Parts: sequence; structure tokens; C-alpha cells
Amino acid sequence: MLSQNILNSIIVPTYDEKSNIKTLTTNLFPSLATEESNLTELIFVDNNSNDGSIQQVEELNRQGYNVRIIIRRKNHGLSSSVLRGFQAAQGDILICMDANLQHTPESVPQLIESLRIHPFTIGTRYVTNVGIEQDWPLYRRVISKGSSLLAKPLTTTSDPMIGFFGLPRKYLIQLKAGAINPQCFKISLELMVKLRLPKRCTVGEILYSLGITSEGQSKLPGKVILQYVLQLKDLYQYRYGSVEFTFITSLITIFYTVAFYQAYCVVFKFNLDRKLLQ
Ligand SMILES: Nc1nc2c(ncn2[C@@H]2O[C@H](COP(=O)(O)OP(=O)(O)O[C@H]3O[C@H](CO)[C@@H](O)[C@H](O)[C@@H]3O)[C@@H](O)[C@H]2O)c(=O)[nH]1
Repeated sequence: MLSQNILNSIIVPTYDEKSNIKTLTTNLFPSLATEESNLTELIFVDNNSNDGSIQQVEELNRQGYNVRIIIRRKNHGLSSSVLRGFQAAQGDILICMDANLQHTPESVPQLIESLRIHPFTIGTRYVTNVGIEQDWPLYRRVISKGSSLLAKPLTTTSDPMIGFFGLPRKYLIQLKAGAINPQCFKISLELMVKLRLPKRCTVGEILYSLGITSEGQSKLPGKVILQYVLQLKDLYQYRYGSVEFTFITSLITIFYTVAFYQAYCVVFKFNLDRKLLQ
């Protein structure tokens, strides 16, 4: 069911997310006020999954949900899938979120609300010291913190790595063709740096409810570290001109500082626990 009057387009890149597609859809629409819900479309941009995702979306569509799925048979990248979804979207407000329910559908109304004030809004894991990664293993926390720190000179947001964000379409269409790299690692970071947002505006942040356990695994392969470093290099160059040496030195320094700090905390806690047990 395609409606002509669409205000919000929610883009969800997917890869083997059949069961999450159903939960996401059936939780998302009721969480919006009725009027808002009627003006919202949900677009899955799928990496040619073979798990029945297409049939699932068709079934939801038959049930009356404004959902559709775009299948990408050749170009499978995550960022390029998001851009493809933006291209197909009819709404003035564009939102991107994961299918795996880490970005809770119930937080979408808050994100839409924030976009009435801010030209760009992200969901964040870090407001008020609550971190979704608190239960992650040490190595994942070090990588997460380290990679966020590396993006700090590019954006003031607390969570530059997040895949839950929204923006009005008008800022996207102001960009020159090819300005956004469809192969970039983090599309939200790319947009925050390259969009021409009004001067002195702030990026909105909402704390999305911490993820309920998602079905499925992280699909990020190891090569993304290189992809991220290349994206940072491009963005630093875009923002500050040619600063390769400073950039690489800062990158190494920050990574080692964070790793050292985390290791120190673990050893310190271990010694403290031992003392307390004695
Ligand atoms: N179309 C498409 N979708 C993909 C692809 N790879 C993953 N996805 C979909 O993209 C979403 C994010 O999946 P992952 O990238 O595997 O999630 P993650 O590793 O857990 O990453 C999380 O943490 C990041 C913070 O570092 C977040 O930025 C990210 O949004 C996500 O929450 C999911 O809906 C997944 O199905 C792809 O190649 N193509």
C-alpha cells in the first residue's frame, strides 16, 4: 500500500533480518500517533537476503502496514543501501535505523520530535553515563571508545558511530552529486561532516532505550577498520585540509591511550578485588 501523503520515511538496511522485520514493523507503527503513523513509510533496503524477508514484507504490506522492500542484487554495502533508501523515500523527514532492534522502534517518535528543533538528530548510547556497551567484552569497548574518539575533532556529538539518525531531506538535496561516499564506513558521520547545516545549530541527541537482545549477529567484517580509517582521512581532509601527519599521529596516540587506560582499569579492578577477598 503506497500512500501519496508521506511525511516521514524510515529507512532500514537489512541482511537476513526476517524475524526482526516483523517485530520492528509491528512495534514501530503503533508507537506513532495515528496521524503521524498514516504519514509514515517504512522502507527496507535488503542485501539480497535469502531468508524470506521479501515474503515477510509483502505479508506485512497485505496487513495494511506502509512497508516495502528494495532488493539490492549487486551493490550490497551498508552505507550505499542507506543512500539508496533515501533516494526512494517520499518523505520530507528521513530516518535511518538498524533492523536488529538495538535501535528501539519506540524511540522513533522522540527522534521525529527532536527534528522539529534540530536539523540533524542522532540516537545516542552515551547520555547520562548509560552505555549500551557496558556489558560488551573489553576489546569491543576499546574499539568502540577508540573509534568514537578518533571522530571527536569532526563532530561534537556523543555518539558519532551510530546508525540511528534523522534529518530533513532538504539538506541532503543541497549537496553536490557524489559528495557523499557510498562506500564510507559510517554514513551518519559522513553526513554530519558534509551536510551544510545552518550555522550555530546543534545536532540533537536522544537516548534510545537500551537494546533488547537482537536476533542475529553483527555483520561487520574485519576489513571495516581499514574502511573507517580511510573515511576519517577523507573527512579530516574535507574539514581541515591536508593534515595527514597530524591525523595519523593523533590516531595512534588516541588508540594507545584508550587501550592503556582500559587495561589499567582492568588490572586495578583485579588487584582491588583480590585485596577485598583477602
Ligand atoms: N543492506 C544491507 N544491510 C546491512 C548490511 N550489513 C548489515 N546490514 C544491516 O545493517 C544493520 C546494522 O547491522 P550491523 O552493521 O551488523 O550492526 P552492528 O555491527 O551491531 O553495528 C551497530 O553498532 C554500530 C556502532 O558502532 C552502529 O553504528 C550500527 O548502527 C549498529 O547499531 C542491520 O539492520 C543489518 O541487517 C549490508 O551489507 N547491506
